[in-house]
Amino acid sequence: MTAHRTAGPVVPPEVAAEVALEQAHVDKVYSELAKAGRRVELVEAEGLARGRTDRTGVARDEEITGLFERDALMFSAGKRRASLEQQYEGLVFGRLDLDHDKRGREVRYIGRIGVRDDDYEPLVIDWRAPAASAFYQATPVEPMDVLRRRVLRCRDAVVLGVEDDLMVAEAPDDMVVVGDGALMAALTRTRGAQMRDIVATIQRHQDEAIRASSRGVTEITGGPGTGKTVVALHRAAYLLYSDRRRYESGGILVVGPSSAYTAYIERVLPSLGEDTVTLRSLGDVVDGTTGARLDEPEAARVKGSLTIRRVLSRAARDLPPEAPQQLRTMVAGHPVRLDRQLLQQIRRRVLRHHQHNLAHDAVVEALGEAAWVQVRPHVASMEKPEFLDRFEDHLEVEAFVQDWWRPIDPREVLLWLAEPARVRRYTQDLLSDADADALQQSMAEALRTGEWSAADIALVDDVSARLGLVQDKPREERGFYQIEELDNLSDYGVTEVEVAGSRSQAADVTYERNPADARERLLLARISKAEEYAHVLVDEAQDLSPMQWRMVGRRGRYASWTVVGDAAQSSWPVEAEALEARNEAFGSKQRQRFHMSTNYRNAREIFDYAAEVIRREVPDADIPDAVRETGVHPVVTSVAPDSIADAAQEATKLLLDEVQGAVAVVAPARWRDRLGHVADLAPGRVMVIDPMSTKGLEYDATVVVDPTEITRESPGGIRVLYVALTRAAHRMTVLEVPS
Ligand SMILES: Nc1ncnc2c1ncn2[C@@H]1O[C@H](COP(=O)(O)OP(=O)(O)OP(=O)(O)O)[C@@H](O)[C@H]1O
Repeated sequence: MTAHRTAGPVVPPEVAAEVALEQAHVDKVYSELAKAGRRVELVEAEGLARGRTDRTGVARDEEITGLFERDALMFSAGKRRASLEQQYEGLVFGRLDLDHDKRGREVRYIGRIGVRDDDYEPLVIDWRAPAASAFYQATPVEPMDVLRRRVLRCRDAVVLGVEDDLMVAEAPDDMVVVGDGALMAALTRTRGAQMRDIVATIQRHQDEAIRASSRGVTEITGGPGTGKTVVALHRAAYLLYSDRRRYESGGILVVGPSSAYTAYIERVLPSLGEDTVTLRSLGDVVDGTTGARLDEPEAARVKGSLTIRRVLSRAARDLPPEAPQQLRTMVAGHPVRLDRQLLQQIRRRVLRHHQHNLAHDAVVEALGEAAWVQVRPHVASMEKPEFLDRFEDHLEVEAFVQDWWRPIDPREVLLWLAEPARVRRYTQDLLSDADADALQQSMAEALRTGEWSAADIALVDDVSARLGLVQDKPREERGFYQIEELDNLSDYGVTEVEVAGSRSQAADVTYERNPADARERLLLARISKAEEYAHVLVDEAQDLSPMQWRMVGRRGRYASWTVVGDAAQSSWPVEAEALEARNEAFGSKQRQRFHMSTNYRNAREIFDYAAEVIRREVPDADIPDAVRETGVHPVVTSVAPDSIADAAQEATKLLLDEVQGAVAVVAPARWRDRLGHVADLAPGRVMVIDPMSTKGLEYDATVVVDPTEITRESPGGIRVLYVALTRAAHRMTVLEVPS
């Protein structure tokens, strides 16, 4: 390791001179950006901003390019610079020294945004621009005119150090080469609570996937820690750069396994200057409702599999509880009697051509027709149109339709599945008794806890697509509804009131509620229309159930896709069915594939242990090469069940001394209650977490508790244990509990 990397007097003078040289350039960049910021204010003050919204927008951009590069403008220079400076590592992170055959030497600086000086000379090139590609693509075998690639390590605007990679066998005499290479430096450092961007050290094979064609479906596969997630996120930033108009207006959706995952990655894109991307966990894809709970494996399997669609189809066509069974009334002096059987026929007929929540008019029409058939033999004096008018205007008919065909929230249909009798009816010939019970119990659990599970959300989406959105009520009806609600405010736990006059149905919330009732919590807020995106990025794609593929697919029908996964880490047990649903989501879009084979996360000693475990049961697992050795092997200890809390506490203490960053105690449900207190050892640094929630995450060190139980409790069995064993970057302790 190089001496200059440690603070203090040990920096050799030639390194200090290089740092000072780079500092001078960085200073120039910041002062130019400050000027650019002032110019933006001027330009806006002069009213040029008008051009933004009309068709002269392009010309306006060109005009401003004369002042400073467009990218800097996109960043609203001053404002964005301030936020970049505050939160992230340096704006300028790289330098290329090139030697072209004909043109001689050239120096290019690479950064998060492009900046030019007064003479329009580039001071920094955006990392995504073609002129920056050699920074990532050059290798000693194919140097692309690069002599030296340098990574600048900065904090705010201060250059702390440099790391060089030489692309030629020997450096020219006038060129100083510093450090062991930036990649190793980046990999050995402490992991924070959140993923960092890798913009300074993207490797060539990663760069190829990042800059690949935006069309169709890009599949990125590779074993644990191979950078799939981070590459996919940089690809999202690249797509925004290369076709901002399309992707910013159409939107990019990033879907990951859990909210812990979205919290973990949420800073990567902003650190690259992009904050227009929508991040969602699988339990959060449907607007208006969230599911975070994890189901028991049997229930998760039933809910994820496509057979559930037929169950939902039966449920969604059924009568809501308490719906009237017949219509009896007098219209124009004639008795109308529509009994249960006839009403069911009408229901079936209407639903053949209409979604329930959009069928109100069709229902009234069909009821009117049926009534007309009944009364026609007895009326000589009335024509059909007149009868239908009177039927439709009849108050009793109106009241009947309101009850018999009331708007149905898709979540209500799921809650009907908590009733054993209904579940039996809907699942007959489709599910085994055990599966039907698992389904019924999981919905009863939702009603008990007031929380949806992650798997439920895909079902909400499916039923929502069947029923159509609940329509707004006409204005005059809303007032009535609102008053009724406001009368009982305290009963509902209302904390704040803002009467907005646009309240409709049980959603579109104009006041905040904190309902004590579990059912009410489950139905809070309105389900809105599935939004379509221009690009959909799915991480941990191997975990999506068929129903989840359908849910995500609805949001990407016209999109291009980036799909990231590793089959060996799968927690979804029925691979073939998921593949079918995934293919359906992609349709006939063309595909390109990239494979990552270097594990950048785990020290080799840790990964060897994990690889051995997965190979025993999944011989064809995609095993990457771990590039970093620490000489420290995982500690594997056998612990009696009674001593598990002490052992976990002790192991965590030792690891806290050995690493600087986060330590995770990964424990199956069976032990978690006993281990909660371990997090108190170092709040913020230690967390106790279930194996499924570690997907996509990493820590400096982990304590993996009871591997056998992790395998037993997880729907993906050994594959989920493999996930747990590949989360530690530097140290791992495994506590085995003999059965
Ligand atoms: N070129 C790189 N430079 C520096 N760090 C890198 C590079 N590529 C990957 N990494 C680091 O390697 C770690 C693993 O990356 P990432 O989480 O994207 O892998 P993954 O393939 O998605 O893993 P998993 O499938 O196990 O969730 C991260 O800390 C990431 O920052």
